Amino acid sequence: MLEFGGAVTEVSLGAPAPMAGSVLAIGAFDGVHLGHQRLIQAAVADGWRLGLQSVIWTFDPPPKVVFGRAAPLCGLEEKLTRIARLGPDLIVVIPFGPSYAARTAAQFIADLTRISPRHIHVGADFRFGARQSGDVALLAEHFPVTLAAPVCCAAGETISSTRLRDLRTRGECGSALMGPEAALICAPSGAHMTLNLHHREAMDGWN
Ligand SMILES: Cc1cc2nc3c(=O)[nH]c(=O)nc-3n(C[C@H](O)[C@H](O)[C@H](O)COP(=O)(O)O)c2cc1C
Ligand SMILES: Nc1ncnc2c1ncn2[C@@H]1O[C@H](COP(=O)(O)OP(=O)(O)OP(=O)(O)O)[C@@H](O)[C@H]1O
Repeated sequence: MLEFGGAVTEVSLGAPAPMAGSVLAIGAFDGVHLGHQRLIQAAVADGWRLGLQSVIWTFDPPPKVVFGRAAPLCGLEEKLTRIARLGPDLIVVIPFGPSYAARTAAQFIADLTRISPRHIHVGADFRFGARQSGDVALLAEHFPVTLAAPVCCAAGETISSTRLRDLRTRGECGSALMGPEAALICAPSGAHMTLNLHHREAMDGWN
């Protein structure tokens, strides 16, 4: 459980308990940059509007990191802290490794179904399932999907974790793309807060 300004965000490591209705945003969210924040805020706002739990469904480590295509921008604690500040009711953290990556698109849709999404927010390039076989068109066959408009920087370029990784390689922090609390990410390691994650035992539970 994480608390900011009186708002409480629960964290489920692994399969969440079944829910009767929810609003969802899904993604790796490495760095929780301004584009991610807009997506997450849209889900939180919809949750309020519809009277449903807002759920942020993410993966740890980010799939690109697991597949060796990127180095992570931040660790799980920083990511959870930055997401929780945006006020969702629940963050689902899927331990991402070879066995989860092998789940088919249909199995992933079944995973989502257990929390009864009434609305899902993703970007147009969202992919899921083994070998990235699922796309937003398939997702939209099963749930109402809202596609996020790309959030760009002042220079008009789309913000992405990839861009931030490139900036970091050049020794820049990219704080203008990170928004509030960028310092958390940009701080030297060791300055991170420690979370007490109570849900380690919930790592199993997939059918
Ligand atoms: C069940 C499942 C299986 C996945 N399998 C693969 C995979 O085989 N190869 C891959 O590169 N990414 C795989 N991914 C990662 C997705 O392509 C994608 O990175 C993830 O859904 C997060 O979306 P995002 O990258 O838009 O944040 C998988 C994702 C899910 C949910
Ligand atoms: N600038 C952005 N504006 C709106 N949505 C975004 C933006 N960047 C990412 N998203 C969306 O957020 C979700 C999570 O994205 P993801 O974690 O893959 O971030 P990313 O910045 O695209 O990462 P990477 O550069 O490593 O591919 C996806 O649905 C993606 O489409």
